[in-house]
Amino acid sequence: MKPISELARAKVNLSLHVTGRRPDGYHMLDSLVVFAEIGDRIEVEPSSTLSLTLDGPFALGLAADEDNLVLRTARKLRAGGTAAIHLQKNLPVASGIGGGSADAAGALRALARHWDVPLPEADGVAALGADVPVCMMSRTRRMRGIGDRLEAVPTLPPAWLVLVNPGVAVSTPQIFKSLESVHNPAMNLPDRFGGFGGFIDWLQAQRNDMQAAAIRQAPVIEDVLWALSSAPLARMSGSGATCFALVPDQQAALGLADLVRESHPTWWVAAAPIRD
Ligand SMILES: C[C@@](CO)(OP(=O)(O)O)[C@H](O)COP(=O)(O)OP(=O)(O)OC[C@H]1O[C@@H](n2ccc(N)nc2=O)[C@H](O)[C@@H]1O
Ligand SMILES: Nc1ncnc2c1ncn2[C@@H]1O[C@H](COP(=O)(O)OP(=O)(O)O)[C@@H](O)[C@H]1O
Repeated sequence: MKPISELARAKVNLSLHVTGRRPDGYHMLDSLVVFAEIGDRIEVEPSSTLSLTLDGPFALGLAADEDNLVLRTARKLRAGGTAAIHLQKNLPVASGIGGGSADAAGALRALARHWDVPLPEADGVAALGADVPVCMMSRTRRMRGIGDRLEAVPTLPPAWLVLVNPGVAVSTPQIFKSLESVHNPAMNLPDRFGGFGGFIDWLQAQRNDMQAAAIRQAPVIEDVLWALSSAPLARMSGSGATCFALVPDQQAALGLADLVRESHPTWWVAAAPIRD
């Protein structure tokens, strides 16, 4: 029997506004979140126990132990449930593209099929990670609240992403703690985005409010943004350190990715379309 297989797509915050802080310390966000057609691969097969194995280019950065979000997710979905789960870790860890949350969401989708149980509601999975609800949908959304309020947005024009990570892990809680301001304006969403040029114009007026704090902690992020600066838009995703360039088509994406690989052979570079 073929294993159940799910792609845990990379999450990219095209904008990330921090608009407030709750009494419990969690931050209020307003973010345009998209998913790239590239990610970790989760496979599930029948077994008499619950187990997790890992491979892939970033498997060494992660343990297949009880702390792994995939196993925590499996236990939360069905206490005592059994399955042999395999995670091919293709995305850098702790890198602002939601690897852990995407894996948790991918595991939920795969295990719900395997155990024939319904997928939990979004607000029931936010405790696994603020990004898990949006990753469970794996579709373009406006994300508000602490990550738990998800809304559809006007259709995006077709676009490609070039993702670049310089190999520096950045701690999400530390970046939140070192923000200079947590009260910034929300996004101003238009009724329609129009073509690629109009979309870029709108995005340029938006921000990632975590970018400056992340650069203070990992100055190499500025080098990444510089390496992507020939693109119509270059910005950091999430709490970093991965940055993205947004370009109109595959040819532009592959060309830019090649240039960055040539100038910085040790960086992780990937090109993929936005999932529509
Ligand atoms: C910043 C974002 C933007 O999409 O992306 P990443 O950089 O993680 O990719 C997310 O909000 C991160 O989501 P996620 O990584 O799932 O966060 P969690 O594990 O739930 O939380 C890690 C820590 O970040 C802080 N945190 C998280 C979310 C939020 N809205 N406010 C917070 O202050 C809290 O200190 C929390 O303990
Ligand atoms: N399956 C997993 N993949 C990635 N990170 C995981 C996983 N399980 C637990 N973690 C932990 O979650 C933390 C956040 O990782 P990740 O979700 O990749 O960050 P980010 O959301 O910034 O991309 C890391 O410190 C990592 O050790």
